[in-house]
Amino acid sequence: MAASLVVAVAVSFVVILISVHAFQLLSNARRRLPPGPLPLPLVGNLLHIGRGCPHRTLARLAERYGSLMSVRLGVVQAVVVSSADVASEILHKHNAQVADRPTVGAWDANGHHANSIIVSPPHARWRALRRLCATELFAPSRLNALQPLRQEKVRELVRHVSEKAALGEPVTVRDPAFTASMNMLSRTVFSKDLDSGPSVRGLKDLVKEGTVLVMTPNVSDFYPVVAAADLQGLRRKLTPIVAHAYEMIDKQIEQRLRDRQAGEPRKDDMLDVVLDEWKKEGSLIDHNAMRGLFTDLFVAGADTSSTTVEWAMAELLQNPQVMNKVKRELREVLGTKTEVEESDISQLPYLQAMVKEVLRLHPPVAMTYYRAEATVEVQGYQIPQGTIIILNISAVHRNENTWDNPDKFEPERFMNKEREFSGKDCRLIPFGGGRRICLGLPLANRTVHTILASLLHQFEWNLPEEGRSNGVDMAEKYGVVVSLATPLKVIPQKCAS
Ligand code: HEM
Repeated sequence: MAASLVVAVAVSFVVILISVHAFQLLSNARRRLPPGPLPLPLVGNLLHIGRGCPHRTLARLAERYGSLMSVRLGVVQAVVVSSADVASEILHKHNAQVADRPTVGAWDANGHHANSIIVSPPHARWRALRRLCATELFAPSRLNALQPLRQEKVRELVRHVSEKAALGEPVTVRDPAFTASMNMLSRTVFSKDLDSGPSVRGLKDLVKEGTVLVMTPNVSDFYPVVAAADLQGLRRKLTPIVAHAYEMIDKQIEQRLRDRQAGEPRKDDMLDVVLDEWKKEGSLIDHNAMRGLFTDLFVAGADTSSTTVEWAMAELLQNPQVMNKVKRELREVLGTKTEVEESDISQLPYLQAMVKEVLRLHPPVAMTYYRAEATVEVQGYQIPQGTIIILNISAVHRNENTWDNPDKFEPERFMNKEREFSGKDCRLIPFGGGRRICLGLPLANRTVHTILASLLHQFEWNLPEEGRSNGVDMAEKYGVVVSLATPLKVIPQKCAS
C-alpha cells in the first residue's frame, strides 16, 4: 500500500514537472523569445553550458542558434548576445530599459548588494555615484594630479623585477603586476598603499578569496525561490571577507576625518572628493555607499588590469616580431629616458594597438550581465521584463563576420584606426558599454599601458627552458576574470642602458 502511494506521488510529480515544462516551452514560443537549445526540466540549459569556460561554450552554441540566443539557467530566463550588431541594439537603442543587473546571491554578504555600485539598479544613488566618478574621481585632471603617487609604484615594480633579473630568477608575471595594479589603485583612492607590511597578503587575499566565492556557480542564482536558504553557504563564507574589507575602508575614512580636524593639508585624492560629497546637504552618498564604492573599485580594478598585463606578455612571447616592434617604438620615442610615464602613452600608437588587440582576444571580463527592467524588442524577438541579458564580449570580439582572422594576434589591425573603448563601436567592447560601461576605464588605460611599457622598455624577456620547447600554455581559466590557466613565468634580463 505504502509502496503504491510512493509510486503514485512520484508519477504525479513527474507529470506535473513535464506539464509545467511543456507549458513553459509553449509560452516561450508565444512570447517570441529568440531561438536557443531546448531547455530540460528544472536544470534548463545548465548542462549545455557546463562548468569550464562558459563564454566559449555559449559562443559555440551561438554559431548554431544565432547571435541573439535564449538559454535557461535553472529556472531563470536569459538571452545571450554574441555579435556587434545585437550588442549595439542593447547598448545603444534599448540601454535605458536594460541597464539593471541580475541579483547575485553571494554578493549580498554583509548587505553588500545594497551598497555595491556594480550590481545596484540604475536608479538615483547609482546615478549620483557614477556622475561623481565621471566628473571628479576619474576625471583627467584628478588622475594627472595623482600620477606621481602611482609612478612610485611603477618604479617599485621595476626594482622588484631588476632584483629577479640580477639573480637570474623567473618572474610569475601576474604577481608583481597584481601588486602594482592594486597599489596604483590604492594610491589613487587613499594616497597610500593599503597592502604594505603584514596586510600585503590581507588585501590581495580578500580580493582573491572574495572573487572565487562570487564566481562559484550558485544554486541561489538559478533558483531564486531558495536563495534565502544560501544552500551552498557562499553568502555566509563571503560575509567575513566583506566585513574585513569594510573595516579597512572605515579605518581610512576615520583617519582622514581625524587628519582634517587636526588641520592636515588636503590630499585631493578620491577619498577627499567622496568625503566632500558625503558632507553636502541632501547628498545621496552615505557611509554605506562609500564602503560599497571603494570595495567595488578594488574588486573590479586590480585583477582586470594585472590579467591584461599577463595576457599581453604571453602573446608577445608567442609573437616575437610584435615584441620587437613594441620595443623599437619605445626606444625611438623615449630615447635615452629609461622611465616610462603615463604622459608618454599618447606618443606610443603601436603599444596602444597591441593593448587593444590583447583586450580583443583576451577580454578579462569575458561576459557581462544586465537585467531587462521592461520588455524590449530586439531583432524582431521579445526580451521580456526580468530577463537576464548576457553580453558575451569574448564572442563579439572573435565573431568572424566582424573580424578577419579573428583568432590571430595582429595589433596592426588597430593601427591608423579610430577604434576606442568608449562602447560607441560595439566591435571592440572589453570595458562593456552603455550606462554601465566600466567606471575605471581611464585609470585602467593608464595602469595597463604604463606597467607594460615599463616592463618592455627596461627588460628583455625569455621563457624558461621548458617553455622554450613547448611555447606558452594559452589555456584559459574562467572566473571574475578570465586568466591564463597556468601562471606565466618569464626570465627578465635588464636591457643595457
Ligand atoms: C583592463 C582593465 C579593466 C577591464 C577590461 C574592465 C572591464 C569591465 C567590464 C566589461 C565591466 C562591465 C561593463 C558593462 O556591464 O557594460 C566593468 C565594470 C566596472 N568596472 Fe571595470 N574593467 C577594468 C578595470 C577597472 C578598474 C581599474 C576599475 C576601478 C578602479 C574598474 C571598475 C569598474 C566598476 C566599478 C564597474 C561596474 C560599473 C557599473 O556597474 O556601473 N574597472 N569593467
